[in-house]
Amino acid sequence: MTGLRAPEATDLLTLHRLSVRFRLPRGVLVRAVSDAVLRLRPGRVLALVGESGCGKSVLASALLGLLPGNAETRGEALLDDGTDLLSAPEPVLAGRIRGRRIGLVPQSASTHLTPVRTARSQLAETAQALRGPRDADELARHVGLDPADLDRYPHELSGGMAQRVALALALAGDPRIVLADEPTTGLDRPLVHRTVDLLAEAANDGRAVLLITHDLAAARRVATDVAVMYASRIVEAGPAEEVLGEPWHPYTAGLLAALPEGGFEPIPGHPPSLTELDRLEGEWGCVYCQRCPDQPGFAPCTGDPELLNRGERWIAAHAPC
Ligand SMILES: Nc1ncnc2c1ncn2[C@@H]1O[C@H](COP(=O)(O)OP(=O)(O)OP(=O)(O)O)[C@@H](O)[C@H]1O
Ligand code: NI
Repeated sequence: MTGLRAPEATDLLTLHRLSVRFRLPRGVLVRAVSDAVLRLRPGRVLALVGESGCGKSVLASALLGLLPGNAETRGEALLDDGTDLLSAPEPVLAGRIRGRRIGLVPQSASTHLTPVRTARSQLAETAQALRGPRDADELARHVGLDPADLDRYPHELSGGMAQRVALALALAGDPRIVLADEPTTGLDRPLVHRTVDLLAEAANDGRAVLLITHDLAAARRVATDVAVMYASRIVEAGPAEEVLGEPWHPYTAGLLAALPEGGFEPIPGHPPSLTELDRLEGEWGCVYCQRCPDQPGFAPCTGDPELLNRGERWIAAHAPC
């Protein structure tokens, strides 16, 4: 990697064309993340949305240095101090980054906790190991949990309590950045709301939150910004209200149409295999082309360069279908 570029003053994390691919036997390559550009900023919740298998979790793993050995990365993921998460050595990631600069809220709070120990002992141990500024009781109060509930074992916690403990664990090292990868999977609607509201509160405290989800309703509730991912690419990004209110990309429009209020109209077809993307982009110019409805009003189909980048909003460049 060449010299570090100075990130913008307000960005806590800046992705410059982050790409991840996996090398499989017999020369097969899986393109899981292609040229991702994102900025995480204090006080903001960025929702990364897209169908299963499009590369969201791989992107998060790359930021935490948790990719498997067959992964190859390109691009940069720069913290505000110039550290590139893609090239930082493991001792730096383990000692300074994970938990301390970047906290992770796991997918399933209850299975993340050790069943044979109380929430208090796990939280206290983590807070101590990370040398965070708050003790277990303070962390509990910080996430709206009665400290007395910390004396429960994981199976004695309600779903809502377990989520709060998981967030308290993620915040134990006082990270400025919080990554939450599908933190609401399998939860009922009220608990989904409570969980994402906690993430919004973490952002209100000045943290930057990346919320990975396929739940567009949850994203709409708390996200200040949205990035839409399809077949390894971020196809559209910008302020949540604008992207979800008036999508530019037909894929975003398709996702919204699949919501109950959009009429439950699923997008026909399936995303392409991630081993086929080079060929498809070569042939079609755009990996969404095969599923794209014939709607010439959409920006990517007209190839209108005016729409490619306007203020905070942008859409991936496409060849006209
Ligand atoms: N070690 C690996 N080797 C090869 N391919 C992998 C590896 N890890 C992940 N992949 C592939 O990368 C792609 C992206 O996976 P990822 O888990 O990021 O999807 P996702 O968007 O998080 O989906 P979901 O919403 O289901 O969690 C998938 O096709 C997956 O099979
Ligand atoms: Ni995932």
